[in-house]
Amino acid sequence: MKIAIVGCGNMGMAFARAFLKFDLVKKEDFLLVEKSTERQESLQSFQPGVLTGLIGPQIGEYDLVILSVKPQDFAAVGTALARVVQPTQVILSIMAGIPMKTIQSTLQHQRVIRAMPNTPAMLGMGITAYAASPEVDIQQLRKIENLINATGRSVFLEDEAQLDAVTALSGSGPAYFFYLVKAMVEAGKQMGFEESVATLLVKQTMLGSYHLINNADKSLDELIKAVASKGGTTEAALQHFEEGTLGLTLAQGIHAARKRATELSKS
Ligand SMILES: NC(=O)C1=CN([C@@H]2O[C@H](COP(=O)(O)OP(=O)(O)OC[C@H]3O[C@@H](n4cnc5c(N)ncnc54)[C@H](O)[C@@H]3O)[C@@H](O)[C@H]2O)C=CC1
Ligand SMILES: O=C(O)[C@@H]1CCC=N1
Repeated sequence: MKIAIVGCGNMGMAFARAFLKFDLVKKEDFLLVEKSTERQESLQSFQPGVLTGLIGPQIGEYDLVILSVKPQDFAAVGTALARVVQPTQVILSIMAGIPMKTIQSTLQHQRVIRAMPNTPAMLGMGITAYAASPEVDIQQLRKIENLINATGRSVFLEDEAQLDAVTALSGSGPAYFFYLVKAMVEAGKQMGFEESVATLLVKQTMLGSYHLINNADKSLDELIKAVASKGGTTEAALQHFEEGTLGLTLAQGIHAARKRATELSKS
């Protein structure tokens, strides 16, 4: 399969590298379209793939076009792409917020898949939810599912409208996790640990706890109860979190992310 990537930043290149790692695409079958000359420097290793700064007619020769620019750059990119896209090509957009119908009308093109990955895709450990327009045929859909699965797990959504919620939950989710880890490391430093020791304590706690969620055959409430002894230390912390409505604040943050995704669809 020949793949053009428009916007070769963090996510576009995470996808490209995953496809290469699993031998799904050869380097020479990539067209990398990247505006920033600084970024272009770091893409030299993709040769003999073609590297260009501009959207041009050669895009029409690729089976799949991945749209991985920021949503705010879509207007400019969309106008240029509309001139060169061919009817049988598939457009795979990973842009937050931009609805399929906006992509279809801007590009005057029907075969569109809209997906929402996350940054662990860089390690092949991402989760991507995606929805497809009815014009994408089943063979094309299967091939693209195989490509997405090289970046981690995937979920097919019948209802594209759910993608804004996916964006808020798993698309942005890694940042929530890093935020939490950072706050815990800071608390460790305040209690007198070197940063490296605090980081090791927190990281291994997160890793072990993640595996307990998967393997302990207990609900999250049961797992919490197993740590929080009556009248003990954990209970003291949890009580403080409840008083500060930490859970509610997290949920409200996630709702704010979804609201922003919906706003992006209108900008
Ligand atoms: N970073 C994340 O965690 C996730 C991002 N996304 C979505 O992926 C998209 C890309 O995000 P990132 O990779 O983080 O951004 P990024 O800023 O790393 O990459 C975007 C790239 O597009 C390039 N670009 C801008 N205009 C261009 C043009 N006219 N022609 C060619 N290249 C152009 C920029 O120079 C940049 O290298 C966004 O739409 C975002 O909503 C989706 C899921 C997760
Ligand atoms: O923050 C953003 O808008 C993008 C979408 C999901 C993760 N990063």
